[in-house]
Amino acid sequence: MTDTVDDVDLPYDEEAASQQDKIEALRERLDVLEGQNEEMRDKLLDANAENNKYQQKLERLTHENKKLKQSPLFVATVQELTDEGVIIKQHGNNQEALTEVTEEMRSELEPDSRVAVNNSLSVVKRLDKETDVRARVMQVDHSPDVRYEDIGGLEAQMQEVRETVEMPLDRPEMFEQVGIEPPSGVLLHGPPGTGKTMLAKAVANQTDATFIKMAGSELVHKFIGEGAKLVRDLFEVARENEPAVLFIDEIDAIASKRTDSKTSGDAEVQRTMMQLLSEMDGFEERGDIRIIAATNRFDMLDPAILRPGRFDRLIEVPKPDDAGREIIFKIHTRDMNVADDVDFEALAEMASDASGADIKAVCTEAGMFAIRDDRTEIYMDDFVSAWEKISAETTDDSVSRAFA
Ligand SMILES: Nc1ncnc2c1ncn2[C@@H]1O[C@H](COP(=O)(O)OP(=O)(O)OP(=O)(O)O)[C@@H](O)[C@H]1O
Repeated sequence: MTDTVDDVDLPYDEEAASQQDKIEALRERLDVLEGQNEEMRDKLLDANAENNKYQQKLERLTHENKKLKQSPLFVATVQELTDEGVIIKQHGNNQEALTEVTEEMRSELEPDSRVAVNNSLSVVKRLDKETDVRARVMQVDHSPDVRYEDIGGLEAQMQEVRETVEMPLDRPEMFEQVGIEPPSGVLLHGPPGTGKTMLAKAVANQTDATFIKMAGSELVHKFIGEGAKLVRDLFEVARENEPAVLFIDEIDAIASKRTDSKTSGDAEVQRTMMQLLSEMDGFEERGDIRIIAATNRFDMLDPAILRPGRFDRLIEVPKPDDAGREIIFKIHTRDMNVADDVDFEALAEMASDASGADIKAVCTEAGMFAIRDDRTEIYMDDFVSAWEKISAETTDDSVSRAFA
């Protein structure tokens, strides 16, 4: 607390001291105060310097923390909990390491726990059980509900898929008798939402095969070190569920042209792709499993994946033409209460450049317009308004993507 002038004890006797004594005493007091002031200023400077040091340390740690959060994590398995720390074995390279963990983390771990570790092999978190990961990234559908009649405008593609996937599953003896190997893998390529997944599901449905789907991006972007193992798991699940159609969506995520960068992420993608190729090369033991892959980025694919014996049947799945769009409109309005004034040919012409998925969205939105208007019948105007809405949204979307 600062003293005010009134509170200050005077360093002399007001009544007895001479003027000279008073001046002397005040000067002495001033000297003392100046000394104290100097001392306080030094302390303040020291404190400021200390504060700066802590501030810098804080910034460094914040930066470090951010970097740790951004850098990829590796997957490892706990081998043993010892007094010195935890012994972990990294997936992918199988290297063992001893790492220290906090008491709190230690209490969560036990031998065989799967953990995520950072670049310096510190355990960042405990992961779910492997089976949970499998379930999250693989979609296993024993009876997919898509039929060929549900797909519009892709007659030629459907024919080719049937020949290459359905025939070897349904009549393998034909291939044996003729003496040729059925195509190993089929690659569907084309813009998003054009029916690639539908084709794969329909062929699985037709052949009573289990439909197993996995997205390439899930294989490599979750935790580094898992990709190759997930590919092995994927084929194992397929073998357990024969006959099976294995659908690998977004294959470009694991089979892009090689880049020169040598980051651990790239090495992981390479490992995952090599595993996929080696599973495909062991085709004879594959049995009743057909592989269909899909991509929107055909231009990005590594030619290694397209070599004979791998994805050697390429099927382009383009956006539908006028006639295709008309059929798709009819398919998606099959169960809708559509008014007589709805002209499908005109709708197909209006929705030029729409994909099958866009058309599906227009039909649902047209139904919503009717509901908002408290009607159960859908008019031509509802479809027109729906198209305007959906096409504006898709344009906004592509504009924001282009500027992202
Ligand atoms: N040719 C089509 N005929 C009928 N409906 C279609 C067609 N194409 C797409 N659709 C509709 O769009 C939805 C999405 O299609 P699908 O998932 O097959 O597209 P995709 O080509 O696999 O897309 P992506 O590349 O984005 O995975 C389907 O469930 C269906 O409702």
